Amino acid sequence: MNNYGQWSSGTNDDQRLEGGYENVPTRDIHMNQVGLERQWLYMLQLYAQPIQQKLYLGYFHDPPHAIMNFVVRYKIDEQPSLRPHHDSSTYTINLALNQAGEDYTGGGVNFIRYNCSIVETKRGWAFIHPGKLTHYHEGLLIGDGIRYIMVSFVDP
Ligand SMILES: O=C(O)CCC(=O)C(=O)O
Ligand SMILES: [Fe+2]
Repeated sequence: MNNYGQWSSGTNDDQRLEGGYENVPTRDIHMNQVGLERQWLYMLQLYAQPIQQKLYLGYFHDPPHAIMNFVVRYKIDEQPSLRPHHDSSTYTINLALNQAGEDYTGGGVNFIRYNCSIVETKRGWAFIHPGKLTHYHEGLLIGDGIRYIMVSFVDP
């Protein structure tokens, strides 16, 4: 079993942090384009993996890795919304990079089957949702300003 197997068995943060992100192997992730590959994998292991293990039974052996990461920019005369779709991920992390109500109006994401919208997100806050099959969703129409989010498609 590698380091990550040990990390997933309930060790404390100090043990997990040993070596920090410098020890994280790089693979299957595109954050290297902005020089944040190890940091993002490390974040996934430290924060996303415990949530993943709690929410999605059976996904507990390997550290999570991202199959795709990207920033989405919503702007009324550029990309004002995003049509309904499934993500190609097992689960998706959606991270607000700026502040609803201050940097832009409108926007957010709507999970169509559940009639559930997540709006007025705070900068730095993130949520997780299943990518395939169940959580058909759309990016809601922006009003004024520019909305930035980071999206990470994760396959555990
Ligand atoms: O606007 C959002 O928060 C949703 C973005 C999204 O669904 C995607 O990029 O796949
Ligand atoms: Fe999506």
